[in-house]
Amino acid sequence: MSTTKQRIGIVGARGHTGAELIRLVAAHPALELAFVSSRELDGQRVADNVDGFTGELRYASLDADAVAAQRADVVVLALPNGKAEPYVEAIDKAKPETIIVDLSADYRFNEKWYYGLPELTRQLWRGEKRISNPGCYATAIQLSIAPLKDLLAAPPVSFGVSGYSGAGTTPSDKNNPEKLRDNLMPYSLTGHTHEKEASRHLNLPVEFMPHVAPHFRGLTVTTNLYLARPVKREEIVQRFNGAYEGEKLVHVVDEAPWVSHIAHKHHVDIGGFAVSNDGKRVVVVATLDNLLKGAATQAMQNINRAIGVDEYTAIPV
Ligand SMILES: NC(=O)C1=CN([C@@H]2O[C@H](COP(=O)(O)OP(=O)(O)OC[C@H]3O[C@@H](n4cnc5c(N)ncnc54)[C@H](OP(=O)(O)O)[C@@H]3O)[C@@H](O)[C@H]2O)C=CC1
Ligand SMILES: CC(=O)N[C@@H](CCC(=O)OP(=O)(O)O)C(=O)O
Repeated sequence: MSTTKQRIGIVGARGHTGAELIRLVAAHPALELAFVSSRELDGQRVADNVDGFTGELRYASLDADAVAAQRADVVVLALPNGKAEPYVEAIDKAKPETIIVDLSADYRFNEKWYYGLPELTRQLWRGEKRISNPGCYATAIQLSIAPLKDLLAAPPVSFGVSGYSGAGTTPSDKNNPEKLRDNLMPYSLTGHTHEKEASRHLNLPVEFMPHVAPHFRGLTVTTNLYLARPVKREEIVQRFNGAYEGEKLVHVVDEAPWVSHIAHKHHVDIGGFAVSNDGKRVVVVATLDNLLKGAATQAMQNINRAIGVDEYTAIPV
């Protein structure tokens, strides 16, 4: 590993995921922050806005051309969906060798981009410098279904509940603590982007019903799977243990995990494995922190691989 640090910039750095990435980069031995872009926090010190960050770095409001003009080896786009394209185009034109990691859904369906869910797609990376980072629910859904893919008799159905940080900082009912109090808010009950994303990358239809809840961070996905033959619980557990053996960020647990235990953790817990009496139905529960394994931590895994350091560098495992 070279002793020179690689330079990384974050666009959309005011947001929930941008702030988590700033913390991860600050503790990274091979990366230094080149710039952090926010329109609203333009000129303010990062240290005054991100707990635990020290130093004099300040936010700057940079448009696409200004981002492309920065000296950076890696650019992370942490913008709302639908905003990435001008930045990608400007970087493609000015500095095509820059590694771009996009946290939004904008390139998750683009064949030219590597889809970076390392535990499932690590071997598919061919050195691409355009990396789309999976969605938070889509990560939990795919990790819950992948070990049983060949056993399925019907499309799996996933029921998701997310903390409201999943809805970003743009005000809406889904991140309004008043409207969420004592409430569970269903939304996008058919056709959610993560339904399409998980279906595409698992290569099988998945049905997904998301909800948002009053807690801030952490999500649960409970997936019902109908199986083509009767299966004992031990076989299911063995399949999950086998699939994720050695995976530092996927913990296979016995009982159904609780979302209250996963906030601020970098890994996914998968467990439950409740099997019906006839052995042909199993329910799997996954929890993850939507801002970490659902976004920033997964991005850091992808960045680490792209810059040629150990995948878990700077990720507390
Ligand atoms: N929150 C989560 O749990 C997850 C989020 N994601 C995805 O990651 C991305 C970022 O999410 P999150 O951090 O929650 O979002 P936030 O709403 O918290 O932050 C969005 C950021 O983008 C900036 N921004 C907003 N609109 C524009 C614009 N038109 N042009 C330039 N900058 C803009 C905002 O800062 P400013 O206005 O100051 O410029 C802010 O820094 C989204 O695509 C989201 O879908 C993925 C997985 C999980
Ligand atoms: C609670 C909530 O609103 N969650 C977001 C998912 C966050 C995420 O992973 O977003 P992207 O796929 O957009 O990157 C949603 O359902 O759209």
